[in-house]
Amino acid sequence: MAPTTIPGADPFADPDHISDNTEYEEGSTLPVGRDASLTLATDSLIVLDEDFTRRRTRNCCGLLPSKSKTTQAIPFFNVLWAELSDFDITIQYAKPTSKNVVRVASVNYLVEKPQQGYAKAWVSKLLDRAYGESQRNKRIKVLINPFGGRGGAQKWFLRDIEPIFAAARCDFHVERTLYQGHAVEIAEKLDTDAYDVIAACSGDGVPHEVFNGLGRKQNAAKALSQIAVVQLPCGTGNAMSLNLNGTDSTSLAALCVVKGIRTPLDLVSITQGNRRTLSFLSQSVGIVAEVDLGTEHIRWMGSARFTYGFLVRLLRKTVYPCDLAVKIDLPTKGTIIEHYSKEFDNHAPIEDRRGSFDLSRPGLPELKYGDITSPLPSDFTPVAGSKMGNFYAGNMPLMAPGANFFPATLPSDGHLDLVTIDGDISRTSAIKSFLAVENGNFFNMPHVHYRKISGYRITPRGQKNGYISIDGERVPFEEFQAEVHRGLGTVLTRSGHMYEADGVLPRPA
Ligand SMILES: Nc1ncnc2c1ncn2[C@@H]1O[C@H](COP(=O)(O)OP(=O)(O)OP(=O)(O)O)[C@@H](O)[C@H]1O
Repeated sequence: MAPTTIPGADPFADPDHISDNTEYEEGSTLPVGRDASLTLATDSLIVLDEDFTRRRTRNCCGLLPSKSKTTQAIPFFNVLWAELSDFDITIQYAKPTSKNVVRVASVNYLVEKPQQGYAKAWVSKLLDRAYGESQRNKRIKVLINPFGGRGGAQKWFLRDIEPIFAAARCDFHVERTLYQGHAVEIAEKLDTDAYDVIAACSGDGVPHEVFNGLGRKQNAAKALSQIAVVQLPCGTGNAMSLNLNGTDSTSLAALCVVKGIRTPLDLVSITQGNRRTLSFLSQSVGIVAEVDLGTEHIRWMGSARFTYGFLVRLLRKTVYPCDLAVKIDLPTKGTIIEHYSKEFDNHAPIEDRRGSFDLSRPGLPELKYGDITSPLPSDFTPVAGSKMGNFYAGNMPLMAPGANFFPATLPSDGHLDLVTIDGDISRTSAIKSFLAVENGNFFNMPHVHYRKISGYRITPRGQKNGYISIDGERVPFEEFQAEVHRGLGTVLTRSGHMYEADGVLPRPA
């Protein structure tokens, strides 16, 4: 690539007005219209339009300045499609209209007949830069939970998402979920050869159902590797989109889905009673589960109910005794940081980031550690649980905006991140740990035990009732066992191998 003075553009920043003393690679500029050009620069498409510029800079006497070029930069990430007809070229892109909103916009210019051959090759180059590793023309099954996000999902889909999918020439089919569990049935019956993506316009509940529906298929492992599950954040809890897309804005998430790169995702089998379910996000027993699921009666407080719920329990030094045994893979924060840093450079092919699943086996992969009724596996280590205050296992970093409980999680490293905190630590330490979640220092707090694991069994003790949350959904208050399947599921991410939230090390520039 030839040198250029174009600054590296923030994909979501407003297109810049930039100066014109720029050098470009030969073949990257397409002359268009009367006095305009389109140039493929390092990160952006540069639209230089002298007529346009001069019209806008007419001075008070109505005279046009003789030479005053300003330029519009459209980040390649925002370019949705480009099309050449016999006479003109049209480029559609996602234009930021505010910090958290993009809307479809376009530029259109005449292309001279003799330029047509060159223009065709130029459009192909533009689309290569715009999509990179990401699949074009994705075939998307859209599921809308009409009750998601207090009833806004349908409206947000039509206003924020559909125009972006249409402009990007995605092939999409929309279905509304009609009752709880409907998304499980839809995913179970889906023709997986007809779609690349299932996109849930919902909170985190519908993606949980979709993974479980795919997991019920006869060819579950194949279906889970074929279909990418994504969220278009239309619920009250939108952790999936925050982690995969770095946003809970519906229009930005739609752009991220269009540009998303297929990425394997670890899934966790939970066995409880005689049931086996898949978890993609988190499991909690103790304070987090109780605050999430047991504070419905103070819903009128809005999001303050979580802060209030935590503080009351921390001040009371509430404990949730349990028997706990864990398959520990990385026992210390130091080894975890080392492991995490290696992932920055891991661009291994997608199939090397999945476990080896026997695709001829019907249903979900075999359980390496058996289920909750099996004898306790010999490689599970007992962990003291008599004073457990917080048992929290996570597969993605953010559980809500600003709540980065699991900064060391990676999409497909084959580990679940486990946080345990004793409930009898001093009130000051407990409150400091709680506040550290928001200020990004939670991982480093001395009372926060953080391990990478691949399985565990937990049995609540001495409590008649309580709360267990799997991906934010309440399950019976009884013992369960968990086991990680490396890269069993598939999602779309921006980088192809990392989450978008802050990790335990700063990202390379
Ligand atoms: N038409 C429907 N009627 C009732 N429930 C539905 C319907 N469609 C989906 N659901 C259920 O709604 C639940 C919550 O969905 P989701 O997480 O997507 O939204 P949400 O706004 O984040 O809600 P919540 O705060 O309750 O989690 C899921 O369990 C799903 O099965």
